[in-house]
Amino acid sequence: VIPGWFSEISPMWPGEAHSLKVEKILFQGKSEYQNVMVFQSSTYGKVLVLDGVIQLTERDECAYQEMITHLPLCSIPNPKKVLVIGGGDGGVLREVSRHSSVEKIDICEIDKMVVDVSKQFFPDIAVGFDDPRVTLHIGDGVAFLKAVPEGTYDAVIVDSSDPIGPAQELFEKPFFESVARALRPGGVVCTQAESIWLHMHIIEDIVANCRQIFKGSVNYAWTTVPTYPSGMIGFMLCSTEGPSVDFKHPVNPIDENDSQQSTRPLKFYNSEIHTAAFCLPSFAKRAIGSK
Ligand SMILES: NCCCN[C@H]1CC[C@H](N)CC1
Repeated sequence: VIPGWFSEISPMWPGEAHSLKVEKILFQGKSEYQNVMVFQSSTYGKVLVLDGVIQLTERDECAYQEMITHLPLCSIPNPKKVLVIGGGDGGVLREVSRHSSVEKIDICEIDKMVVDVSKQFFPDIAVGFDDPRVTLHIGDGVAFLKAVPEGTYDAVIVDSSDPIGPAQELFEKPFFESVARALRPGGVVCTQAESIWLHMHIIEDIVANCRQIFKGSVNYAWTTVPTYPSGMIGFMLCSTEGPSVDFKHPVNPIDENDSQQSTRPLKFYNSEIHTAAFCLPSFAKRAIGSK
């Protein structure tokens, strides 16, 4: 360990560790589920860390929160009811609330400390909780989905940490089955789906499960996030049987200079990068392919 630096060391990415220079540690705590830390970095703003894994930094969180939200919501004509699993920092909520067609946003986050810490240290991200359409449920997303009536949501966004710790079951088949049941015909789900450089086996398992469960489209997309391991992160975009969804061409665009977004313009997402996000390098196309 280098004094004054935070290194993201984990068995999930052996032999490598992205590091950030630390100015000051702002919070350290232990919730029911994980260790929670916030530090002021020298060049990426404030940083949220759970069990030693970087969840977001102020400088590059836009890439992840905007893409995980607008890739699904811009792919269906009129999203009304949206469920967020995880996402306790509020960033996905902030992005969902850009869509004026949305009438109801449910969020189910297992760890209340993540919500409280985000509100205290990341007000521009936790602003998402202020939207009147939002209902916060503190609990396990798996149990929450089991209780949801069939066909409730137009879209589900699974903003999870990695499959080690509290988020492990969000990567397993029963969870995907419960998401499919909670979606209306032609509804869409977007999940955090790891890195093609680091986790191709996890991705192949997720794709195989999703191809069995979701009878519409199943596509992997990705974005660059400098402070995530390998500098990128992927998303699994799936739609249920019903009105067809072409994820690669947004039918419900919101663009960077959209008048409605004047208060806080989009920093990363736009319609071109939406389409580009589904282009894969050859090694990934062979392993994942896309129907
Ligand atoms: N809303 C915070 C993003 C959480 N996403 C994950 C954090 C941990 C990473 N290794 C992968 C993405």
